[in-house]
Amino acid sequence: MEINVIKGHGSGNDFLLIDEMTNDYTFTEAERAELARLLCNRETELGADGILFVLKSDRADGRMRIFNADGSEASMCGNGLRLVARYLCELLGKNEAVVETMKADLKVRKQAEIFPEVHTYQVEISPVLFSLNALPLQLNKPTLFNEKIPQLSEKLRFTALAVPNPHLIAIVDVETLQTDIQQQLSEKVNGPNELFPDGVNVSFVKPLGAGAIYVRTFERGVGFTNACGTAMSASSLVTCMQGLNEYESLIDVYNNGGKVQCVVHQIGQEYQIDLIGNATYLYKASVTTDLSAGSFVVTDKNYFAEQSVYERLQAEVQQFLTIK
Ligand SMILES: N[C@@H](CCC[C@H](N)C(=O)O)C(=O)O
Repeated sequence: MEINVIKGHGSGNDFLLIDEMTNDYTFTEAERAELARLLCNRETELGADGILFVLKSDRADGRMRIFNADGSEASMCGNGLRLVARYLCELLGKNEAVVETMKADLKVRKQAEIFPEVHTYQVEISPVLFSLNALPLQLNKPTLFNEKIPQLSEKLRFTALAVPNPHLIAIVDVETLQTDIQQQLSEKVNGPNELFPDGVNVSFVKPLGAGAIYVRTFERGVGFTNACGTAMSASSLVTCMQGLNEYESLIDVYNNGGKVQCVVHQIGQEYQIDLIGNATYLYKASVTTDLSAGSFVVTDKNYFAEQSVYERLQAEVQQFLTIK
């Protein structure tokens, strides 16, 4: 099978984008999962945190499906949605669009550049659900706000929410970030366990002063990634709920792959988050796959020049984080 892919990233969270809208691919469900496991493998020439499949939609400008590197499908992906937003806007000659995702149709739009010459997009993150059934998290209570889960830690306090993919968030200090507790508890809740039967994305959040936080995420289906867009959005909301940041204000969210900005909106009893950040292309490639043999060959690869500009932003961010 011959497939064209675009490799790109949002805050270093990298994806292979496959266009099923204008190409005549006829993947089965099993093939999409298999492609994710095969092409995302870091031991190969491609490697990525996941695959973004872009499809036709009956009711929106396009549809996004996100498969994690382990072949599991997730309901949402914030960093990936920025790449899909760019792809669709450029394909359709628009500055804004609506993208159908598994659980919601989301507004996306081209934004003023977050850093000179860095393609920047804003995407809507919603719905936000606090019911533990939405994750699911099996505790004998309806919600979890800044509370302990003794099975995971005697010390840390967690908030659980779905945006709509599942997130478990703890606000921590530098000392906690330097331990391996995040890895240990993330592996526990993403293996066979009674609390999170479907696994969960686990984020540790360090406040960096007014309007700024640092977020590190262990992603379900992947492991530690440079950044997770839905996690940074959910973390921004949790810091607003705890009075550490303000609603309707820009929050700078630093991560190991760069920086994004979030604005948390409170609309009555509901929440919605704007996630603003880069949508950077690395290269276009043509790939010949043999799924039955579990192998592929990259037959053509053409690099975009824009990553070198992004690396300047990343260097500034790393410098800022060293000072903090
Ligand atoms: N990296 C993504 C989230 C991808 C899905 C996640 N691993 C899950 O299984 O829920 C993002 O930027 O939001």
